[in-house]
Amino acid sequence: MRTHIHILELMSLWHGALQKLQVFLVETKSQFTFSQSFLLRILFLFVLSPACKDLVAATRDRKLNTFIQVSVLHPAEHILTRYSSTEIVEGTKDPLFLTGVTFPPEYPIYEETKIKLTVYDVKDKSQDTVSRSFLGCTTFRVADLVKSKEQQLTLTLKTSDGGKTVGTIEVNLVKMGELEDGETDPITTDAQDQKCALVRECTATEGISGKDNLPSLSAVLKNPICKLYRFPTSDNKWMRIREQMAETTLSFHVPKELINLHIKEDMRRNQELKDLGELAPHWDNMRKSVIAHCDQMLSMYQDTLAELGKHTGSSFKSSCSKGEKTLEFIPINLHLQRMHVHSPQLKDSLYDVITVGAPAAHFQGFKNGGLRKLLSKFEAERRNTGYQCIYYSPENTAKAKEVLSNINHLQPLISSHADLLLNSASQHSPDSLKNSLKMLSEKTELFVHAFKDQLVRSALLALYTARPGSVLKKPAVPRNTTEEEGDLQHQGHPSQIKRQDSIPHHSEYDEEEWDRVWANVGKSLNCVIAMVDRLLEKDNVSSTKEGENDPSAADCKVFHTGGDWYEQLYPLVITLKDCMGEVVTRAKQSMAFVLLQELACGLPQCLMLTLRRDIVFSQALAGLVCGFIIKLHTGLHDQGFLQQLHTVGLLVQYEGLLSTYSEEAGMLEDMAVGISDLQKVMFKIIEAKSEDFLPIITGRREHYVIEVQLPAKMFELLPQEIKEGKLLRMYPVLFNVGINEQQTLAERFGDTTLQENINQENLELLKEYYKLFTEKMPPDCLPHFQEQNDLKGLLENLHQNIQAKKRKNVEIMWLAATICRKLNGVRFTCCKSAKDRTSMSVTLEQCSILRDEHQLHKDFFIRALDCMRREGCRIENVLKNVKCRKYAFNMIQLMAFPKYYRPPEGTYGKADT
Ligand SMILES: O=P(O)(O)O[C@H]1[C@H](O)[C@@H](O)[C@H](O)[C@H](O)[C@@H]1OP(=O)(O)O
Repeated sequence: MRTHIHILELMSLWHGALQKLQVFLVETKSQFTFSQSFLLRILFLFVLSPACKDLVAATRDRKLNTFIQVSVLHPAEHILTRYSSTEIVEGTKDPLFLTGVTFPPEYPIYEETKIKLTVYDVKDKSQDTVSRSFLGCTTFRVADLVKSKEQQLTLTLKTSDGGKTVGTIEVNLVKMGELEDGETDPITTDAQDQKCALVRECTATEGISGKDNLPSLSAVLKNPICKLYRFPTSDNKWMRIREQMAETTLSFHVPKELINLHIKEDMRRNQELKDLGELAPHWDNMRKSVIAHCDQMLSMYQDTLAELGKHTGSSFKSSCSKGEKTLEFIPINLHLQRMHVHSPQLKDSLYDVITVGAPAAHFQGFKNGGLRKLLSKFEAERRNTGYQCIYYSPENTAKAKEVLSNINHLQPLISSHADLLLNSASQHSPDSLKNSLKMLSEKTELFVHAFKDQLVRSALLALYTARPGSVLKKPAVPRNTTEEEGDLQHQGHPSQIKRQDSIPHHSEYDEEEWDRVWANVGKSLNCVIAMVDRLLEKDNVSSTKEGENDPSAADCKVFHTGGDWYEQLYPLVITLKDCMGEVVTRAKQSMAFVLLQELACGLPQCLMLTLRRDIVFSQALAGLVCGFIIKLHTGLHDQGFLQQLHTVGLLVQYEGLLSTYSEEAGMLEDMAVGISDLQKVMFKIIEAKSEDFLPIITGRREHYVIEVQLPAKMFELLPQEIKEGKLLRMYPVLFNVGINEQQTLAERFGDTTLQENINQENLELLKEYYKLFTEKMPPDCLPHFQEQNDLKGLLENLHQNIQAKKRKNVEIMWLAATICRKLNGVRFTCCKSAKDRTSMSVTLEQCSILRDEHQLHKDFFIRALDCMRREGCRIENVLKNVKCRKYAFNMIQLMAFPKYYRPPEGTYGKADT
C-alpha cells in the first residue's frame, strides 16, 4: 500500500555546502509508521550540514556563490517540481545557509516521493534571471530516509553526468525532542559541527492558531505560509525563527457586513425624508431631488453587495485588483505577518504586524486629492456658497443622526417594556411588576434625555417655517441661540425665503409646544409609577388583612384580580405610548429636516464623499477587526493586557510608507481619515453560541460596535468587566514617512506638510493614550512596565524626530513601532499595495527586533535581512499578488530608498503590478 505522508516542512540550512548535507525529518507524534496510508504529520524536514572542504568549482578564477535548490519528484507524475531554494551565500567554499524550505500542510509527500537537492554556483545575481552554473546534486527517497538505520542517509553529491563527486550530504530524520536539544547546542568554530537552518511545520490550525487549535482563529486566518530560519546569536548559540503569513476571511466578511448596515441606515433615512410631511414647494422639490439621488446611491450599495456575494475563492484582494469597482470596499492585500522567535535562554516571543494596502478609494481616483482635503473643501464650500438651504455644522448633523438613532432604538424598547408591565399586571405579579416598571422608567428617562438638545428645538422651528404657508410674526429665535441658528439667520432663514402670497399663513409658531409635548412623556411616566405604587400598596394591605382573616378579604381578592391591575394601568400606559409617539414624530421630522439640509446643500458631492468615506472606512475596519481578533487571542492569558483592554482601550498604530507626491498624497489623505474614523468603533467580546465565530457588526456611520465571538472556554478567561459586555475603545494613530523616489520629489520640489501635520497630530493622540495608560494602569501591570522610563524617553525622542523635519526620517517609524509594542498595541504597516515597500519594512523590523531583543549576531544582520527578503514570506506575498517573484522596484527607486529598505540583488525588477 502506498503511504501518503505529509511533510509539512522541509528545512534546508546548509553549512559547508557541498561536502555533507544532513536532512532531518521530525515527527509530531512520538510514533508513526510508513505502512499506514493515512497522512503522517511530520513536523520537520531539517537540513543540516557540517563544513565542506575541497569544494569543487568549475573554474578556479573566482570564489563560489552557492545556493541549494530543492525539487520534488512526485511518484505518480514523474515530473520534477522545483520547490524551493535557500539564499545565496557568497564568496566561500564553506557557505552557511540560514534559510529554510517549507512544505505547506496540504503538500502530499509519499514514501516513494523523491527529493532532489541541487547545488548551484551563481555568477551574476544582479541580472533579472540569475546566471548560475550547476555544481552537483543528489536525490533521496523519503522512505529510504524514514526506514534507514538511525534514520540517517549519507548521500553523495555528484556532477550532472553522475561521474564526479563534489561532496556528500547527510540526511537525518530527527524526533522533536532531539531537535529541541539540538537547538541549544552552542555553535562551535569548528565548521564540522556547525548546524544550520530549519523550516518548521505550519498547518493552518497549529501553525498560526497555536497548539490549542483555536477554531475562533482558524475561522479568520486562511492559507498560511510558513518559513523557518536559524540565526546565530551574539553568544554563539542558535535562535530559531518561524515567520508566518496568513490572509483573512475578514477581508470580505467585514465589508459585506458594513455595506449591509449602510443599506439599512440609508433606507431608513430615505424613509424618514419621505415621512417629513407636507413641505412648501421650495423644500419639497429639494426633498424630491435628494431622495432621487439617495435612491440611486442605495442601489449602488446593493449592487456592490450582490457582487461581493458572488465572490468565492481566495480571501484577499490582490494589488492588481485595487482599482476594481466591485472590490472597492475590500482592503488590499490584507495579511497577518508574524515572527515567532525561540531564542536560547529567553522566553518565546511573538511579533505580529498586520500588513495592508493603505485604505484608499482607488476606483474614484486621486485627481482632486483624498478625503482629508476633499472633506474640508466641501465643508468650506457648503458654508460659504449661497445654497437655498440651512447650514448645519458637521457636529450638528452628526447630532441629528444620533437623535434619530436613539429614537429608533429606544421607542420599540420602551414599547416592549410597557407591554411587559401590562403583562405583569395581568398576571398580578408584584415582583415582575416592579421589575418591569424599573426597566420602563430607565428607558423612558433615557428617551426624554435624548431630546434635551437645543438642536431639536431649533430644527422644529426651521421645519415649521418650511411647511406650506408658515409664517412667523417675529423672527422666532429660540432661547440659547446656537451656532446653526446664527448661521440660519446669517445665510437666509427659511422664513426669509420668498413665498407666494397666495399660500395661506399658519398661526404663529408656538415655541412652548415642544416643551409641553416633551414634558408629557415624563408626566405620563409619573402617572404610571404612581399607579403601580398604589396597586402594590393596596396589594400589601390586602395580603396583610388576608393574613389576619379579615372578613373583607374576599372583596379585596375580587378587587385585586389580575384583570383589575391591568385595567387600571392600561389607559396610563396607552397615554405614555401616545405622548411618546407625539415626541417621536416631531423629533424624527425635525432631525430628518436637518439631514435634508446636509444632503441638499452639497448634492451630489456629499453622497460621493460619503461613498468614498465608506469605502476607505470599510478597508480600514477590516484590518482593525483582524488586528483586534489576533491580538485578543495572543493576549488571552495576559491579565495585564486584558485589564488594559477594558480600562484604557487598545492602541492601534499604523506605519505609512506613502509619499506625499502626486496620487499617493491623495491616498495618504484618504488613509488619514479612514484611520481616524476608527475612533468610532468599539469592540465587545461575546461568548459564541455556535461554530460560526465571525464577528458581528452593529451600528451606524457615527458609531459601530464589533462583537467578537469566543468559544466558551476562552471566554471564561476574560475579566468580569469584559464578560459583562463592556465596550472596548480603540486609539488609532498613524505615522507616515515616505521613502521612495516620489518622496524625494516631494522633498525637493513639492510639499511635505501633509506628512508633517499627520505625524504631529497623531503624536498628540499617542501622548494622550500614554497619559491615560499611566493614569489607569497599576504600575506593575504590564510586562514592559519596568520600561516606563524608556517609554517616556521614546516618546520624547519621537517628538524630537517629528519636529526635526529631517528627510525620509525612518527613525520615526522605528520609534512609533517600538512604543506601540511596549504599549501592547496592534501594529500595522501599509504602503500603496502592502507588497513591496511594506515587505522591506516588516522584514527590517523583524531583523531589528532580533538584533535588539534577541541578540542576533551583528555579523548576521544583513544576512538575515536578505534571507527573509529573498526566500521568506514576503516574496511569497509578492508572488501571490503579481504572480512573479520580484519586488517591483527599479534601480532609480532603490537609489532613493533609505539604505536598509533595499532588497538583495536579484529579487527586484520589472513586475507587472
Ligand atoms: O507595495 P508597494 O510598495 O505599494 O508597490 C509599489 C512599488 O513600491 C513601486 O515601486 C512600483 O512602481 C509600484 O507602483 C508598486 O505599486 P503597485 O500597487 O503597483 O504594486
